[in-house]
Amino acid sequence: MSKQPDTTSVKDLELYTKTRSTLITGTLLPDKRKVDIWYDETGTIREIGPDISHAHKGDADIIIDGSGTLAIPGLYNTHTHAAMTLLRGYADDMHLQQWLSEKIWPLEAHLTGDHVYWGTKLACLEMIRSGTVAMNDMYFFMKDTARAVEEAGIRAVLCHGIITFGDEAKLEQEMKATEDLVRHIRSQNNPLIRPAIGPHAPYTVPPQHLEVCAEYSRNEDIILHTHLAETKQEVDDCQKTNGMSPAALLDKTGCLSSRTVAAHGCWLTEDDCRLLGERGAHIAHNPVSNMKLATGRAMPYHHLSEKKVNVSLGTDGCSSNNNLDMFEEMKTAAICQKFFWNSDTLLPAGEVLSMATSSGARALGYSAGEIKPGLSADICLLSLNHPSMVPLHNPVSNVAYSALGCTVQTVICNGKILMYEGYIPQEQEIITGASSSATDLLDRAARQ
Ligand SMILES: O=c1[nH]cnc2c1ncn2[C@@H]1O[C@H](CO)[C@@H](O)[C@H]1O
Ligand SMILES: [Zn+2]
Repeated sequence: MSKQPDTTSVKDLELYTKTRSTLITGTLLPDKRKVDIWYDETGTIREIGPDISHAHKGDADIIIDGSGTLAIPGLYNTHTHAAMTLLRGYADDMHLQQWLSEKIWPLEAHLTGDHVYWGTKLACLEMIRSGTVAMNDMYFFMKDTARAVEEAGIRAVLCHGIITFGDEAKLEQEMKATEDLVRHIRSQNNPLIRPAIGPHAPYTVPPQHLEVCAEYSRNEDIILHTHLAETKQEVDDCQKTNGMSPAALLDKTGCLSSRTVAAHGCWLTEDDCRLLGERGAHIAHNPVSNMKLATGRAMPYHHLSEKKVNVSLGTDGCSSNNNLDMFEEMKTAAICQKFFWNSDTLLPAGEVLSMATSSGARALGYSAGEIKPGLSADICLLSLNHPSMVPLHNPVSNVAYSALGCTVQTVICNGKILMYEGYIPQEQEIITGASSSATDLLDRAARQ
């Protein structure tokens, strides 16, 4: 029997429990077509069209009134350290290396699985609220991350951030953590959550250890998530020590392939871009983090797109951003490219929206990222009644340049409703739990 969600009091918790056959009526697509969208109980979009509701009203368990909304694909955050929400505002306005080694790493030494669980719960809440349905996450205590993600209902590629500084015992320990995570995630059988391997960066993991990571990624057929060419110092040091650029070093150690998602790429040369293109590697662009940490150069989008490199978008962690709003990230990406490369036509609105959706899904290997029959129903409904969406000369322009996360009203991931008309179950509990967890982390650090 068809069920109309209770739009006045959002107490209908049954809505949020699982994927059910759903009909969204009268929503607008970015190309301004007014359509109904029908997806089945597996979360696969079956039909999109004007007025298909007559044909499918009987098939749908849930009907969502989409009038007054714009439907866009759910957003993909392809580089983050989710639990760093707990470090939001803890250390700002610093030089990157100093920020990491003097403030962030010392505090992270006190992290427990419980902190990571609550930090990730908060991150997922913030992401869902702002229309994000998937993340590519690198951090510690990743089994706790997996538990938080599973509860939130989003997609995630998860890796343990490997930092060895050349220490063999440390490598053994980090590989064990990785293997343990891979085994754990596979045993959970959640098709939305996948394991990856995460050598942190060429400056924290030396070439012989990068080789071990590359081999593991190849053997297990999993994503290799890393940081690449973020600062000039990293590139200069790499040239001095290894006689080649960090991208060339990744390639030499077998780390560059179509399974690679490398964050930043600010200081990539044209040759590096060509190499990435040849290997089919993906770059996750994080303009807010790059500008805040003054990396000094914007990722060369023009060279990357010319060399056919897939570029997706990410926020990075909340201590270098300091939020997880992908709308803010889209706008920043589009304007940062124009400003830095002095080109007013570079990275137009449509491309930045694809970067945040289909390119992200491609980088992470999910068959989603577009609202299209046969693909997973990862859908955000934005309110057209928000000032930033009025007037609607060009919906794509509004999404890229004027909307913020707060225009998102309803979020669906793999057919499951995660937020309905602004309501997310247990939101207050998550906020309370995460803020006491952040206090506990700082208390522990102060006691030492
Ligand atoms: O912008 C960044 N550059 C380099 N490392 C970072 C950045 N943001 C966070 N981390 C660090 O990466 C590790 C992930 O496991 C963490 O230590 C986190 O603090
Ligand atoms: Zn990062």
